Amino acid sequence: MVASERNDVNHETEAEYDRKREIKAFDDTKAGVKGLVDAGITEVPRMFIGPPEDLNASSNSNSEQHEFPVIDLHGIHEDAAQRKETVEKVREASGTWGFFQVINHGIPDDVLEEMLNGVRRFYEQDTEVKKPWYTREPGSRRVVYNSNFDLYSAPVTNWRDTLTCAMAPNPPSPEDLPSVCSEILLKYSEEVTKLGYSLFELLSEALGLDPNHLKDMDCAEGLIVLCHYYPACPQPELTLGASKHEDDDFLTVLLQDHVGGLQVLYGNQWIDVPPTPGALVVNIGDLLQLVSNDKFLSARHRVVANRVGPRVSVASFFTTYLRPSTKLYGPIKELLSENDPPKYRETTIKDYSAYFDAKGLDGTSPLLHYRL
Ligand SMILES: O=C(O)CCC(=O)C(=O)O
Ligand SMILES: [Fe+2]
Repeated sequence: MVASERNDVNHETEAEYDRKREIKAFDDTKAGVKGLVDAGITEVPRMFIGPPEDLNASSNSNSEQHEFPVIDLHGIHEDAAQRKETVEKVREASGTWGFFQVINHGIPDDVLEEMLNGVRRFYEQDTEVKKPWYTREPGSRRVVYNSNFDLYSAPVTNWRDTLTCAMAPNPPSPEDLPSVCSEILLKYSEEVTKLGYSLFELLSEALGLDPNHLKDMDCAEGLIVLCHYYPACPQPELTLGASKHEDDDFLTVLLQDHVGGLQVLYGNQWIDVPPTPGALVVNIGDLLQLVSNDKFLSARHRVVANRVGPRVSVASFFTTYLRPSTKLYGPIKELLSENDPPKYRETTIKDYSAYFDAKGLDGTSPLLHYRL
């Protein structure tokens, strides 16, 4: 679709506007949001324009300052006193913010840099080279490239394209992945998996459990790597890179570039998550909130669009939703008591994620559906 056709959509009257048709035409290009920007659009097409109440609550609208938690992982494997202190910080941050940044996490800077470069290389290829990866068939492939996983279900489309790679269990071979980033995807996934193990150990201890408890529940078994590309946007005040949502996994480790735009909801304010070089962002997902019986919170977050992009981020989701499983997850027995009864019913991971996917990012939490 060419730019002039898209801009025409903006000039249609309310009665003429056909969102389904606009979405389908966009999907058929298989070129994503980047394709629109490459075609030179100067206005945000209507399908991306969000309701004003979702757009205007900027992080600067409130004068109260909150310090986003930063946790130094240095020494956690060697120094028992240091570890105890770190576990305390993890407990505090996971129970209040549901988000924290980690430094000295063990993943070398050059691996982080190359991972971001690999994602840029993928998107900056010719559309024709990317098209064969473009699909929307559920569970059809371990590598899925498209724009907005919830394109047909969400009330509004986000200014974002995504390459989703299922990296564990059963790591792909390099030939299964796009060649411009296959090597770094495998390397980065290996490093993030190691970090994930350490984080699940700290989180288990923060719950007062044996360090292996969450790993033994297979929380670290599955890894889905989402490589996001947020093209520069001509009217960033009209749309979002990602609508407000919580993640449908146990835990997410997020690598973001220098552009910024990720915000977390804390005490009714959208707080910027600073794009600190070398740091990684960690957030609690819905499944960890569920099994921790609300001791940890899966915080609401969003990504604002930007004029200066592209912005690149890599979200590593610890979940096994691609694996057929009948294993049920509910609040951990050791955390329950007469005064602390289960707050959620049990679910399989597959059911939880299917419910999340069908709803799309519609502004409500799927956890409510499982609440007792
Ligand atoms: O790009 C980001 O900073 C966040 C992405 C995100 O929220 C997600 O993948 O769930
Ligand atoms: Fe997210």
